[in-house]
Amino acid sequence: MDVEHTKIPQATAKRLPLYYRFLNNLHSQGKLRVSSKELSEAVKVDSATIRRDFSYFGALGKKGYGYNVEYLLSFFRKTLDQDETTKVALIGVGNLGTAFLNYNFTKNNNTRIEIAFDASQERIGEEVGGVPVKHIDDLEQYMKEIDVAILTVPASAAQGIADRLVEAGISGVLNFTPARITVPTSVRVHHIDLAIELQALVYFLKHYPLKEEE
Ligand SMILES: NC(=O)c1ccc[n+]([C@@H]2O[C@H](COP(=O)([O-])OP(=O)(O)OC[C@H]3O[C@@H](n4cnc5c(N)ncnc54)[C@H](O)[C@@H]3O)[C@@H](O)[C@H]2O)c1
Repeated sequence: MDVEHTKIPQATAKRLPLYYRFLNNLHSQGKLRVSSKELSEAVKVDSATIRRDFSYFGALGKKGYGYNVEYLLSFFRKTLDQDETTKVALIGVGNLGTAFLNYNFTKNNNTRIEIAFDASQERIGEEVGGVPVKHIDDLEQYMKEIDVAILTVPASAAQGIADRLVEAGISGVLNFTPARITVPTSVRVHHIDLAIELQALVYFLKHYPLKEEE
């Protein structure tokens, strides 16, 4: 299948990193194949969805055999551009930012936080999780090769920083602040609000209780 020209639905594309990580683990354990049921239990996506997703990847599971792990991995690598690293900047090295820097997405080796910024003198010049922390005033100086920014600043600072990031040519922003930022349509913003996610979970628990397995 011609990977470059494969159009994958957005919902499927969002699950790709999840599949990729699990299959990578299987691969490193020497497993050659996996069933949709096994995958389903591991990644918590129902197996019908998995089969539909995988059909977009040109992977047709065989009955009693499952999917070829090697094939799927090579597809995912190409699709997720695993060979090409996306350079990420993190703005705001506080509670949340520090946790992210220490984690630094090592399990997802196509993205790397290269540089971090903060406004507080105490943080400048430090390395957190191996990532240098620079002063926010010097942002533009370091943005040449950065494609994506993670925003973990107080909400009040979010829009001003977003404007500067846009000006510096950013492609995407992962916004953890509760502020809804405005950017040109050419810039993609993903907004992650843990409070809303938590509320949604509680709502679903209340209104759509899960049934126990027979
Ligand atoms: N901590 C959480 O669990 C959590 C969860 C969800 C969302 N958030 C949101 O994430 C953001 C960060 O939360 P936190 O708990 O890490 O806050 P924090 O106060 O610990 O960290 C904020 C950091 O941003 C820096 N900063 C302030 N103004 C700046 C500016 N103009 N430029 C650069 N850096 C600046 C501060 O010096 C500080 O280090 C907030 O908007 C918060 O609402 C936090």
